Amino acid sequence: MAELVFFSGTMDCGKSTLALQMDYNHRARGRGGVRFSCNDRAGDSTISSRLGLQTDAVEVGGDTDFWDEVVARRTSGLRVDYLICDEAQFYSASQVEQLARVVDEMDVDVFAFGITSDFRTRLFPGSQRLIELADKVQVLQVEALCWCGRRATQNARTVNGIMVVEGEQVMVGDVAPATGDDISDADAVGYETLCRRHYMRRVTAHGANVMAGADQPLPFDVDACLWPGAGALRQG
Ligand SMILES: Nc1ncnc2c1ncn2[C@@H]1O[C@H](COP(=O)(O)OP(=O)(O)O)[C@@H](O)[C@H]1O
Ligand SMILES: Cc1cn([C@H]2C[C@H](O)[C@@H](COP(=O)(O)O)O2)c(=O)[nH]c1=O
Repeated sequence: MAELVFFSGTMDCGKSTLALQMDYNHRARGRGGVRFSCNDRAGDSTISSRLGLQTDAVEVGGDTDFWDEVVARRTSGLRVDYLICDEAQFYSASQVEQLARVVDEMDVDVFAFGITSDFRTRLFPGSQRLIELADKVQVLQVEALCWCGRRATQNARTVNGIMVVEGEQVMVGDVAPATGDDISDADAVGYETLCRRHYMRRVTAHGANVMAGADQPLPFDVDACLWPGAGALRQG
């Protein structure tokens, strides 16, 4: 029986890598699939993994109807046994409902991959509907880490290196640090995965380094830090 599975987590925890691996494994056993993505960092109509793999995909737009996508392919004789749906946090609630219907009415497996929450810790609409409707929600085994060594559960956004908690929900970007050195016309938007404690205290890796260098009493308990690099903070 087909299933709707949502593989979820923070940024940089291996979702796109798993999406490509699952597509490969199912295809290798003769199953027919369609890959979808939306606003991938590497560009439209792409699924890209930071491990270096990248492949083409159908770009999901506001007018994409997953039911029609499957019907069109099956009508033209193509085999559709499963869908790979990357960056599913950006799908609309009604598109997630179409995916559920594809599973139930057409017996197509749907494997969706996406971040759970945005830079304000709020659920994305697509992720919320997936959590509500999926047969299974799976948290990825690979843990993205906070700078302190704890498991990262939050995606912080930085603008010119400073953590922000207001702005547009959707801004494509990467976890590579945005230093602000390369500012041209636009501000440099970046993301950093943090544990809840450091998200709430708004301490990014950059902020922690600044505090370590300032040689001042710190506003948080550095002894609780697990990361070996946090030793520098204790000496600071
Ligand atoms: N150079 C590298 N060597 C080994 N693993 C890497 C390398 N670069 C990235 N990774 C792995 O890839 C993961 C990110 O994979 P990716 O599929 O791009 O994440 P996501 O789609 O969840 O944002 C990282 O958590 C890390 O485990
Ligand atoms: C937290 C957050 C992220 N985004 C964007 C940034 C990236 O382009 C994607 C996540 O991709 P990944 O493969 O999981 O790294 O989402 C956003 O638009 N808004 C946010 O709040």
